[in-house]
Amino acid sequence: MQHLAALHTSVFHSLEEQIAVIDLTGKILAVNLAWQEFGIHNGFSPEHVWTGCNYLDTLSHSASAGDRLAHEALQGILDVFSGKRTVVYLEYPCHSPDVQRWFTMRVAPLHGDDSRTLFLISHHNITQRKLAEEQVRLLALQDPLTQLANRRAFEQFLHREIRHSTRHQHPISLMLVDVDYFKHYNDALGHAAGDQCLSDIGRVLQNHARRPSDLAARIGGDEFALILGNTHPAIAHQIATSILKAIHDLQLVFGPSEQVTVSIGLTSVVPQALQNADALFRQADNALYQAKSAGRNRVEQALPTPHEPH
Ligand SMILES: Nc1nc2c(ncn2[C@@H]2O[C@H](COP(=O)(O)OP(=O)(O)OP(=O)(O)O)[C@@H](O)[C@H]2O)c(=O)[nH]1
Repeated sequence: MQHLAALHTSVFHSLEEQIAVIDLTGKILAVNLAWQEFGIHNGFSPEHVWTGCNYLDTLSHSASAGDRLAHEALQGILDVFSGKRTVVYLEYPCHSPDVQRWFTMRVAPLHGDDSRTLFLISHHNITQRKLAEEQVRLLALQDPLTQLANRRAFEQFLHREIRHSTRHQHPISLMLVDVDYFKHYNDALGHAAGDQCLSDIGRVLQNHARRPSDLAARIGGDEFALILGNTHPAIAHQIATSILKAIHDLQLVFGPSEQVTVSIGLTSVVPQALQNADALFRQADNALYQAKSAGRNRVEQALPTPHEPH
């Protein structure tokens, strides 16, 4: 029997989770080694005595100082105490200055305690899972060839920037950039060289998306877009001209005289309440069509309507 109790103690202290047992008043009755070690890493002295401290008081203190997660944790524990919920999980970030970390807190009655006066608090490090989820989320929004935003990310960003520009009555500019005669490039040099060309063009666009309100995206095979938040038409036109020149300077030559160029359709508006992304996109697409029809390797800017900035 003695032997089994010692074994349970060893297991308790060997667990990776940080575990504390508390009573109905919130008083800590026991903590395992992982709990103590986590305390030391977070500023508590190695001599700090956890047993006897009141976990609820600590949470209440943080909650009244405005810590939303402490408030949620406190509420969760009280719900388990009252039997309103049998178990509570709370996911929370706990970043240190140099490492990102996330944890789950679990609160449940202590197994075998029929009087329901003892409860188990456990904290489990879920950083690896969170980082993997973040990676998946990023991949779902990124074009694998150019590493630019993909069409889905472009649409999300455009909706958000339009809302922002509507609220602040700022002009937003949208540029559609389409490679000229790209089929000829592929036919002349092969698909792999074509991929490299798209990747080089993507880099040029990325270099022109300099502010948090800008986004460069690949939205189709050889079609790119640049969203420029809070950007007047004249500035957007300068940026488009600079892109045209930078792509020319790449000197991507195919055949004896042909060189990769792009056509750019540009529009700028101060969005009104009913302005939507589709309308803005259509304007830029019409301007792109004009640029293609007028001979390619040029910028065409959509004509301003009465609501648009001059
Ligand atoms: N290498 C490569 N080629 C692609 C990719 N996606 C689309 N393409 C090619 O891009 C070409 C686009 O051709 P079109 O839409 O006909 O246009 P274009 O030849 O660029 O002519 P204009 O746009 O009218 O100047 C097609 O030949 C596609 O096969 C890709 O990921 N890699």
